[in-house]
Amino acid sequence: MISIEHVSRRFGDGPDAVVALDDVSIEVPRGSIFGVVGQSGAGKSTLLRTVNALERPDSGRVVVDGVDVTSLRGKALLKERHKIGMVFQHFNLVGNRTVVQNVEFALEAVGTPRAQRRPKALEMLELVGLAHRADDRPGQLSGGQRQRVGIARALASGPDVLLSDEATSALDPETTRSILELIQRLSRELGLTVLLITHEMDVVKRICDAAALMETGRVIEQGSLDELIRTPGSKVAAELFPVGEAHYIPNHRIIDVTYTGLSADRPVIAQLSRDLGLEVSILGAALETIRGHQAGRTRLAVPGDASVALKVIDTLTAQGVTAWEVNGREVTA
Ligand SMILES: Nc1ncnc2c1ncn2[C@@H]1O[C@H](COP(=O)(O)OP(=O)(O)OP(=O)(O)O)[C@@H](O)[C@H]1O
Repeated sequence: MISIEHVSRRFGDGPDAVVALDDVSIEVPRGSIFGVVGQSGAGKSTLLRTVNALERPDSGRVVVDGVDVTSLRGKALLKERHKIGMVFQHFNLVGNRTVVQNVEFALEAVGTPRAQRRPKALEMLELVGLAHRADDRPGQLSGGQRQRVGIARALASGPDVLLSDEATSALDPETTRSILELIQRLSRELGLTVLLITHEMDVVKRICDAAALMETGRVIEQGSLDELIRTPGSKVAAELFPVGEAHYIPNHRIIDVTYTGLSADRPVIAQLSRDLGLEVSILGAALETIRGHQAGRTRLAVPGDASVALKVIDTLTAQGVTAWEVNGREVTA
């Protein structure tokens, strides 16, 4: 488990100071995958570096599997770092060494006896499906294969926690999918706790159990994906389900309806029109498979006033879906 508790970090002083982390608290349960998203400069990398103690917070602390990493120094810190694997966007492999030697380096760093290094490194490569390329050099591999080596190296010391810094950002969509599937499989098989930072919502959608959105050093939203999807006004949900702008339509109310799990298969909108005798217009809809389950959002316009909107929301809620009114934005021609 990773527990980030009220962590703040500022760079510089005076008017030029940058608050990279501002009272950030995040909890990642053991064995789960947590995604941190946000624009460039939001503080994501600083947060990740704080978790493996490459960066020290000005205040707050980070506890990894019961150990306060922020208070560690010297040998104790090095030892703790071995329990934290790290995967990088640009793989960070040594070009003039073979694939297996790259993994062996990680084992050497944690003091694995020489005789045990090669068999262990090959075992790691087997885990990521690359044992047959052990004697190639990284330059002979595709980007996806290089990242598999990066993952094998990160896992060589037997960590409980894997930190991923934009691990798929340099990869094409198909390779991204296979790397995400690998991370997910390893998390399940090895009980790894994964904290990943990304600017791609697709990554969150595919493998994360929960996510946080950061803006200028602060966490402005966080929760399980299900919670976020059902939260009115959630920016994460809006990016996962792009249904467009909520434009104001005279004499209509705009309502967002969110479906998760079983409700995604039911014709709730058709039933709504029938039950209330309303001419419901669909302004936008997005359906996604989130962690293997269908989920979706539909933006509706219903004719009438606030009392009609309430009735619609009540009717939808009674059917087990989440619905709320959206304030329409007036469109001027
Ligand atoms: N060592 C440093 N010295 C000064 N400022 C820093 C340092 N590291 C980060 N910052 C600043 O802190 C803020 C957060 O940076 P950080 O790299 O954590 O953001 P990020 O969300 O990871 O962005 P990106 O996606 O571009 O990597 C930025 O304004 C950055 O310029």
